[in-house]
Amino acid sequence: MENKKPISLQTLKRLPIYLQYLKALQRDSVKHISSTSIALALGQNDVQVRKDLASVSDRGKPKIGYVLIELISDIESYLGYDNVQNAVIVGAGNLGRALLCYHGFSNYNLDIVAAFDNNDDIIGKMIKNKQIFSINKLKNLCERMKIKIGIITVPDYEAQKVCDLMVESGILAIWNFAPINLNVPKEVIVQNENIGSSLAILSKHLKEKLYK
Ligand SMILES: NC(=O)c1ccc[n+]([C@@H]2O[C@H](COP(=O)([O-])OP(=O)(O)OC[C@H]3O[C@@H](n4cnc5c(N)ncnc54)[C@H](O)[C@@H]3O)[C@@H](O)[C@H]2O)c1
Repeated sequence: MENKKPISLQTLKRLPIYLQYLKALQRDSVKHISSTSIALALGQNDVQVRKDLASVSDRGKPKIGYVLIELISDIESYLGYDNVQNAVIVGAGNLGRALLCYHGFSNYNLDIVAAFDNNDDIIGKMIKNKQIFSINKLKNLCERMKIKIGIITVPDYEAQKVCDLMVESGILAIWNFAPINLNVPKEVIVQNENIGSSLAILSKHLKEKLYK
């Protein structure tokens, strides 16, 4: 299906949740699925799920729903998961190592091919078959392997420097875990992962629950 109109950020955030559920059904050999049963299983609004799915797949049939593998394929294609995307991590400390060890990225066709650091004590080590290289080798490897995704897991005061180096190395999408706003050229996308923001929502809702 052609991506004719842009979807909302909220819909975009829900698509991986549907995908995860659909892939679990696939493992259970389910062949067809309706938006109603997805909504029921995930505790979501029926109309919302129907609209979300209709925005990425036009293969749903009234009363039958979707052929499971077709719906998975359409969501993956929409999200760009249908090609393996190589990525690098800069900062092989606590968080960087945890991300390197996480197997779940393969569900999203994301392959973290290597990590980079500036600490001589960890350069050269292997984590889950991924080598930690010197940061000085970042540009060469990214250019050679045409890496377009960079993950930043360095302290905030180092993040802009690392970001600039990633941009210089041809990276176009940055997943930033450092709690700092990065300055990038307009062609580069930054997705910030800020634990403070999520925690603020949790804390605010808890406060409302406890003191209402
Ligand atoms: N640990 C967590 O659970 C967590 C959660 C959310 C966000 N964060 C954020 O992620 C970042 C990393 O956190 P952490 O706990 O893994 O820190 P850490 O100190 O364990 O690891 C940081 C790593 O970055 C490396 N580094 C520093 N400057 C560098 C540079 N210029 N080039 C290459 N490597 C460099 C260090 O040598 C170190 O190995 C921080 O910005 C932190 O705020 C961490």
